[in-house]
Amino acid sequence: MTDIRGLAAVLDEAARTVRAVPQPGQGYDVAAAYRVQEELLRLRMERGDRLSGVKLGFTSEGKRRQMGVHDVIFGRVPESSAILDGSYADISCYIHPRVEPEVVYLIGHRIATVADALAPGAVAAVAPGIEIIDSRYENFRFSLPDVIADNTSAAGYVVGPWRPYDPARWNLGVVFEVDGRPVQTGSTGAILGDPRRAVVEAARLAAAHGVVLEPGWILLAGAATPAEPLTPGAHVRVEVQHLGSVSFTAAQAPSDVVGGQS
Ligand SMILES: O=C(O)C/C=C/C(=O)C(=O)O
Repeated sequence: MTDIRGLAAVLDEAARTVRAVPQPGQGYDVAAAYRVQEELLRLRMERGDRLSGVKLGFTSEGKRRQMGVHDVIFGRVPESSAILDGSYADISCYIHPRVEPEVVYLIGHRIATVADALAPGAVAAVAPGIEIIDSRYENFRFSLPDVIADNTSAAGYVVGPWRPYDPARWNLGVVFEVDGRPVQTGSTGAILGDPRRAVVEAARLAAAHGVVLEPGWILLAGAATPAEPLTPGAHVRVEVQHLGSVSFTAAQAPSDVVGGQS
């Protein structure tokens, strides 16, 4: 039987001490992995954190190929991992962080079922985003259950300016820059073939794991391109056509953070 609490405690400790751990090497399935994820988040909430939303992973072929994992995964986004747009962010709290460009949806009404996700007003607004992922496993290597248990490597996120949601504008160009140079370009159409599917997919996975999407929560729809390593001093910027841009700078040291991280 899978040691749900034990695995969650190991992953929690890895994140808190900024030390990677070996892959569990246990034969556990996806259902057990989601229970580990739930327990991991419960430990965080017990320390006073709250959820600000949910995320999807491996929604684009670029990411699936990069990581060798082929199923869409679902994670929970803690409020404490928010980074303000345009800020300096302390990255000493991450083990081996990577960054990736995102589309972020603002949930408009309570979504408990796929029908709720399809109803008008499910999305209140949309914004360009950046996600910081940081596997708690050594060498950033994992199986599908491992990455689900590790809350889909969720570590930080930045949300740009919100814009009114226009479902007709779904296939938008994405430019992902580090230090002013494009490192990846792509399209939001790479997300599930159409990012509008992300809300339905999130509703389906959330419902399967007992989570209701609340109004005001965010949904990180999944990276549109492969991820890039995040190094101290890097200025990361993502521009999404018609949505605008979002950025942050990775502080060299915690003392470089000036009023940025929330
Ligand atoms: O690549 C990982 O470590 C898991 C996370 C994936 C995503 O967040 C994504 O594909 O967008």
